[in-house]
Amino acid sequence: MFMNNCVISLTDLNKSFINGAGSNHVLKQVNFSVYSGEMVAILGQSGSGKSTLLSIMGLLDTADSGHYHLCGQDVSSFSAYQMSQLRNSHIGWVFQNFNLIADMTVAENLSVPLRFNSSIKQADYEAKINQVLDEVGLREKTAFYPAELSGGQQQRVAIARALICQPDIILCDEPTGNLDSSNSNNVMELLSTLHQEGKTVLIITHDPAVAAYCQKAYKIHDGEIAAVSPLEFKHAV
Ligand SMILES: Nc1ncnc2c1ncn2[C@@H]1O[C@H](COP(=O)(O)OP(=O)(O)OP(=O)(O)O)[C@@H](O)[C@H]1O
Repeated sequence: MFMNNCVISLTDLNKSFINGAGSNHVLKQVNFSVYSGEMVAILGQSGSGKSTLLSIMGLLDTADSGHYHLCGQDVSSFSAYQMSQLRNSHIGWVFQNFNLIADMTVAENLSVPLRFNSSIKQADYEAKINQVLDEVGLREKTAFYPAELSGGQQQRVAIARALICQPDIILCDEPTGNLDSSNSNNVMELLSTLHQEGKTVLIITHDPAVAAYCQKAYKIHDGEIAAVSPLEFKHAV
């Protein structure tokens, strides 16, 4: 087991982007840890670097310097193949726009990550799909297409897709950003249940009401990340 159950550990992490105006130093010497079983929010204004940070933590992007340990493994020197192996075994993603494939049914969408996981046999796909649809309360929607579902239902399918390969960490990029308040609450209740069942859940959001579901919150400002006390959540952005 990795030290202190620290599943995500960033040390002196830097990330810049070059654009027409020069270099934009988005993350500056960031030090940040997430422990197994935590539910954590990262707040910050638009353009503050939340998605950049989440992409690095989710192994979709790399830092310019510093170290990232995911579940005890220093990914700095990992090949693209090693990164994808690590990502597939530890991380499930939930995006603001759901990112479901429009011309695939719910069941077909859920089969996509299974096809990239050689340890799951095709004969087991249906049982896995039914199991995650039960978890998100949408078993009766197996044969529906995304356009036939509400936004909240689509996001619950996306959460089912994130769960299907049994990751220990769920990374959520503005998971309620396209939902009304009732569907937002449903999605946050579902993420809270997953957290109570032992998943580590990390959520980036503009919305203090979303952060209020989390035990810990951090704020990114001027490229630096700092803890926000629960009492400050509603004033954090
Ligand atoms: N691929 C890229 N190339 C150049 N600049 C980028 C790139 N990705 C992000 N940036 C810049 O980095 C900064 C941080 O962007 P990022 O998307 O991480 O912010 P954010 O906090 O997630 O914003 P929002 O809440 O609006 O989604 C912005 O100034 C953005 O323009």
